[in-house]
Amino acid sequence: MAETMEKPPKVIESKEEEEEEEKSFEELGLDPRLIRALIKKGIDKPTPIQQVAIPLILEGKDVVARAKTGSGKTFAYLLPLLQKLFTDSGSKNKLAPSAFVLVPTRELSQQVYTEVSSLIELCRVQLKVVQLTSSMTASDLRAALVGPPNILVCTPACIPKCFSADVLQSASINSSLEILVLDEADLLLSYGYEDDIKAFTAHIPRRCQCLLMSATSSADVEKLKKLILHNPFILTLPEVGNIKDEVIPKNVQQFWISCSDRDKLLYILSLLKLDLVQKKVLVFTNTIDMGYRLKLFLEKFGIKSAVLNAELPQNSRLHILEEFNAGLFDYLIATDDSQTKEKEETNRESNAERRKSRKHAKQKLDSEFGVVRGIDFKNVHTVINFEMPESAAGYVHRIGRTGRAYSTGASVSLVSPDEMEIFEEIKSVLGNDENNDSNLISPFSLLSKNAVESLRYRAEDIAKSVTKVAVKEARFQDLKKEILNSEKLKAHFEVNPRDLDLLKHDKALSKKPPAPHLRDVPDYLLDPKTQEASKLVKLSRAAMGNNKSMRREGSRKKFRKSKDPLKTFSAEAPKRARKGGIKSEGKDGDDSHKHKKKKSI
Ligand SMILES: Nc1ncnc2c1ncn2[C@@H]1O[C@H](COP(=O)(O)OP(=O)(O)OP(=O)(O)O)[C@@H](O)[C@H]1O
Repeated sequence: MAETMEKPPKVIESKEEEEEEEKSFEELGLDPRLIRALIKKGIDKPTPIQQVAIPLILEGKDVVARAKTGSGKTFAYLLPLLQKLFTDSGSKNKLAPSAFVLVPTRELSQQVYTEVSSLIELCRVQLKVVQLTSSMTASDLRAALVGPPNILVCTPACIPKCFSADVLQSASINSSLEILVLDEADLLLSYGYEDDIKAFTAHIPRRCQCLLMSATSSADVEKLKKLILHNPFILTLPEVGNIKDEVIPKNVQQFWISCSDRDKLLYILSLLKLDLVQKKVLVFTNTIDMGYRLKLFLEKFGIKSAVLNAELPQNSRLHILEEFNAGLFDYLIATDDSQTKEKEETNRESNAERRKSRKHAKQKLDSEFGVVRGIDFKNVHTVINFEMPESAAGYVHRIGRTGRAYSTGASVSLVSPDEMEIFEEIKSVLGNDENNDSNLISPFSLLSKNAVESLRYRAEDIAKSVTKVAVKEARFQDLKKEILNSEKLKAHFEVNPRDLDLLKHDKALSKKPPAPHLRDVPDYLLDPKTQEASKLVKLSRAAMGNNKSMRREGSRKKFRKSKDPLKTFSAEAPKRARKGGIKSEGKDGDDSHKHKKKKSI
């Protein structure tokens, strides 16, 4: 920790990307081994937050870094942290880890652990990182901390467990701890770790360098800042000072569709079946039942997806994330932690009841689970809000799963009349402003009414067949299967950590294969305008691929709204489509679509 006397904070604002004098990793003073490791990962230049944070952290300063989702905060602290440990001469005599990284969820802990391990491996240095979970026994904790390792990654709840098991002692932390990181700091307190963190502060030595990383600024971040840091450097991207536009990365285009609750299945079917959104797609629902209902519904049309929710065992969840990140399936339906009703039910149970049966406890929602917050889903091009989140912050974190680092992305929110209120709130928090593209949530123009209506009969028919009982049954079966698999997975992945193919999570829940007439949309149902839009989405996907190579060559060309077919094309208004430079083939009712080919997934 830095000086005890409060001084005014040193606020450093990173400049806009265009204006910024870009520095390379070399110029930031990064060790060549780390630079080589980054190149192997396809990373060749630092993001804005990395540009400012890395030199300060290398200098030993306390830092608060606030930068939007997907801006590369993890490497902003991990790279200098590792570099400092490369030269930590006294590490041999340590009794506890030199660096602690505290994160709010197990998923994040796993993610950071994997990232650190891979950097260590690529740099070929003798450093050891361990990850603890609060479900580990005292002997597991002891075994993990033997050595001791150089870096410890865990949730704050693990620290009191280590103290009570006497595998960490105040004196050993006091003599060893050099760097403390609070990652996703805006979430640590909301996940209920305040007491754990407060208790831990008493053991943090004065010399310890403290780093606090967060996507948003909030009262919780301020509280933590006061608790842990003194006179830190406050790093902030230009927008962060103003809550209105701090949050959504500029490279994410946001859209919305107004539809009734009842029509949501029909609309999502139209979006996916007619290829109007780019893959990979992350779909959010507010309840676990709705997640399964959607999966069952889509599967009848031959669209395979996997579900991810807090009820599934941890090993399965990690495996689903890894498979999705590795590109083994394109559609993931996630139920995030806004489903408070289910969570409340879990919380109401007394601890004694929870302890009653370990098997039973396994089936409860995991309070350390965070499907959205901070998880680095790789290459998600589209986020769909099948149901709107309950808060603007929830929206920001959901949308933040796409458009990570320098990649582009899009979001589509299906908004029912009941959800208009939260939608308006979200728009006002984001500062939905016609003059500011990055914050605008535009109507989704690629889907024509005709296209939706042509699928209505089939969608409604199938929706009726996905009954509450069918959903319950599917949820139960899936959970049972995942609990069984979870144990197998654990053993298997300890030996074969890279064997992702072992168990595909997007398998069909129902035994019957989808009917051929539902799998393939017949020609006469295809709307020509929407077909054209679908072609544009494919074109745009190809263009994004090109962008990638342009980026490698150092080009900073922006994906501008005016040139972006997704923004300019309208399936409803041919004039606007032409204005965007897209030649519209045929009018409504023309038969240019009556070709032989069927559209199939
Ligand atoms: N300099 C870089 N160039 C290209 N990609 C990068 C760079 N730095 C990090 N990334 C990649 O960007 C993605 C997002 O990074 P990261 O998870 O650190 O974001 P974040 O700011 O922590 O977001 P969140 O607040 O949502 O957790 C990761 O896949 C990471 O590998």
